[in-house]
Amino acid sequence: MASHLVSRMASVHLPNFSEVGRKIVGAALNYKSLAKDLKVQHPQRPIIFLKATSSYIKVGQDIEISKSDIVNYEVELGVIIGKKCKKVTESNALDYIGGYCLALDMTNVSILSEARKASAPWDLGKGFDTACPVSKFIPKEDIKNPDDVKLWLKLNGDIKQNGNTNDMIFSTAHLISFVSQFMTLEPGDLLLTGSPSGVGPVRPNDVLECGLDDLVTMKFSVKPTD
Ligand SMILES: O=C([O-])CC(=O)C(=O)O
Ligand SMILES: [Mg+2]
Repeated sequence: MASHLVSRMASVHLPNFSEVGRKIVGAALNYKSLAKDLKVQHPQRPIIFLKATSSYIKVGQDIEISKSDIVNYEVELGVIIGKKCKKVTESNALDYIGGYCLALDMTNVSILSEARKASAPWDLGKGFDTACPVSKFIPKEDIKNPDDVKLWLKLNGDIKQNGNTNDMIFSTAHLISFVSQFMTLEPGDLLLTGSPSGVGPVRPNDVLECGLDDLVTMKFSVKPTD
């Protein structure tokens, strides 16, 4: 990747990417531990969804939920695409990574479970405002192997998720290659790689804290919209 791009990306915070309309692409049910928790079979191929870029928030902003909705936290490794990526092979896929972030794939379960039952789109369950809290940008060089990083989440100080990306069903390279067969990935796009076991609901005034190896931690509060 051109060095000017690396320095440009390192100097910006992820939410800026939403201003230029970059995509947020999510992988669902990508952890063996979560599939076991939910008693579901491993997917045969990645399950992919899009999240609206207007859902980005950064540290200092709050996650907003309605008191009447069930909204789950999901801690995830975020992969930030560094260069245009179309129909790449799995063996070349990691070359297209520009960096990483820690992300929360906040999910409105009330809406998503209705959508699943009706075979309807997931957009509102995944892409509501404040549904994508992100950390600062993590340079690519800081993560030697994206398929072996620890990630954890505490809810009001209690540990709820404690996983490692080595538990993913489809590797980071596989996800990038798979998505790029259908959809061109572009610099600044964010790929959410799925969440390990322990996902669960938040309530107004809860505090979520999460971390990725010894690279970054972040904290978000949950506020009611009503
Ligand atoms: O919310 C879901 O149902 C699935 C999902 O994003 C994940 O496994 O990370
Ligand atoms: Mg997720």
